Amino acid sequence: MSEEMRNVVRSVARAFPTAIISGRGREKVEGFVKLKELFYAGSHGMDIAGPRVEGTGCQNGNGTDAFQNAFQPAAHFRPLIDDIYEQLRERLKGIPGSSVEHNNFCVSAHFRNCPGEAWQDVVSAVEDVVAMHDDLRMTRGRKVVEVRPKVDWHKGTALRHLVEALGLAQQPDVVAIYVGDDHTDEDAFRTLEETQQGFGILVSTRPKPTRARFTVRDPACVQAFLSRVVDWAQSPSNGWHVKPCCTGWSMGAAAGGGAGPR
Ligand SMILES: O=P(O)(O)OC[C@H]1O[C@H](O[C@H]2O[C@H](CO)[C@@H](O)[C@H](O)[C@H]2O)[C@H](O)[C@@H](O)[C@@H]1O
Repeated sequence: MSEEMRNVVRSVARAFPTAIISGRGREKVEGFVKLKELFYAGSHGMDIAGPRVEGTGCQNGNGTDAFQNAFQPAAHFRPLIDDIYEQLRERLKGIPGSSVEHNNFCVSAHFRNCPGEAWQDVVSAVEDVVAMHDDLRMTRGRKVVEVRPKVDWHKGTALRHLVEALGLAQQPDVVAIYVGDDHTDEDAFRTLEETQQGFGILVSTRPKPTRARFTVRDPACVQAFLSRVVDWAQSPSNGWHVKPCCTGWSMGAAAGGGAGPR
């Protein structure tokens, strides 16, 4: 992540609750994004933790931070995932260019750097391992296959969980915006379309089927869009400001007046 992008995302996060939802392990994402103002959901949303900044978290009724400890709906799968990681490392060690990545509650087997004739060997090895476990499933990404727990949890459910936990689900004027470029982001686009709580923005240089409402070409366009969001948030005339309160984030009127809710 460029320093410019980091600064823009930080500014967005200071104005609105902001999360990064990724297939990678949460600590890995936190490690390269390096912003304590964000919510992070790793392992396709199966590992959610709140901002490390006082006053921006999600407060429960008793005043404690709902995300102080990570929310991990598939925590009981961790020993099995550790075992699958070891099995795949063993199975793939003879395939040149292959690599296995432990993403905490899922495992990725990459074949991006394998010769073309070895791609199917990687996929077959993962299929074999998954076939031995009724409670696991295999998903596909770009030159990567993943092993995930068979739980009804994905980037879309993680997004819905965040919106609800932040006390924003019942607020009719809240619009959630989800930006993503991966096919696993379609779960979040679809969720927003179905719940009508916001919309998705697909990042793609070419047209493709999507449940996102809008498309932008590349990360530079995302950065430009986020900058406009920050400008809008900082404008005294918009009448809308999001602020953390004792039960979570809520909409409130701008200090200078405006058309926002009272
Ligand atoms: O953050 P996400 O959009 O959910 O991406 C999750 C995957 O990210 C990583 O894979 C991606 O980068 C790899 C190169 O670093 C590339 O080979 C792969 O095609 C990309 O999908 C991560 O390595 C995967 O485990 C995650 O599932």
